[in-house]
Amino acid sequence: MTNIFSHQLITLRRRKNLSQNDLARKLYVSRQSISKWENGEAEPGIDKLINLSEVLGVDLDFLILGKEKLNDLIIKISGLKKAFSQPVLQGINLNIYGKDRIALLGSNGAGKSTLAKIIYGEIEADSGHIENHINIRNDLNVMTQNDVLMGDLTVIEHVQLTALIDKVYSRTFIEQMIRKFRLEKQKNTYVSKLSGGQKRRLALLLALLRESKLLLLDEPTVGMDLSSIDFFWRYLDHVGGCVITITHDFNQIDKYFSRVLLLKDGKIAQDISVDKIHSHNQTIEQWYRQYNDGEEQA
Ligand SMILES: Nc1ncnc2c1ncn2[C@@H]1O[C@H](COP(=O)(O)OP(=O)(O)OP(=O)(O)O)[C@@H](O)[C@H]1O
Repeated sequence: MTNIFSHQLITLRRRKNLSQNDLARKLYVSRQSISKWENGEAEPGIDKLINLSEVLGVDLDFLILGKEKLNDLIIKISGLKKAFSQPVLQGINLNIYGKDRIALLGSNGAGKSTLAKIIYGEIEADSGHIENHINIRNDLNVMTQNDVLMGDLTVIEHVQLTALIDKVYSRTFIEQMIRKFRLEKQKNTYVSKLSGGQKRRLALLLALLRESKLLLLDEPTVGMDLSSIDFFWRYLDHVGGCVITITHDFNQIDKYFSRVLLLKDGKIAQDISVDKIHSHNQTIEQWYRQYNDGEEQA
């Protein structure tokens, strides 16, 4: 149990904005005990586990095993249509589950960003229905293609502001994230002065500050150098919940996704598990070239 429990404890404590001391006080234990539980050096007894689940507001199962009906349906999309001057989405039907790692593929202009924008509520569909089983405001994190960064803040100010808005403010956590995303040297640089790749890294950092049940990433690695791209995919592997990534970066996605969707002619033309693609001895890129036949390759 130790690894999952330790991870859950750290995550849930942060989500509640509690320090180790705060939690220790609530449970009538020492801060060192909390630290040992979080480091996997000791485990609490059953009475403390029950107290913990009450204080953290989660089921015992979820606290110990990390199982929160994770594979439940989180979004059901039916008959979704959207046109601008031309039809773009022409009847999207799609079920999204809590543990999915989805690569959303398709040619330029296929409508991937449009579908993402409808899911996170930036634009409305013309018709069709979206059944949300998550709270789009609290449980959805987005990193969009457009630069939504505020150029007249410094990197650290931007992270602090977003952490405050997301209610995950902690000085140590912010420093840690800036270090992890290799933006230490740029900490006091104005965002407007960052390079394109550094801006992408900052945008990703901001999207990952708070936990989410659904993380939507629209071409996250565009403009990143190779080491940032490596870092990005590895980091993504440790993010909890469902992740939907729009990407043309085929180099690494075989390792990090469980499901691939191909958007073509306004519909989900293919919906397949990565295991199935691999069982045919294909990479996702080979599969994509086969099924997106004749279309412009990205
Ligand atoms: N706000 C808008 N007004 C008019 N047309 C739009 C708008 N947004 C998107 N479109 C059009 O809808 C189509 C789909 O665009 P979308 O950005 O969803 O494609 P995409 O699959 O994300 O493409 P890419 O891979 O190039 O990012 C395109 O033809 C685009 O020009």
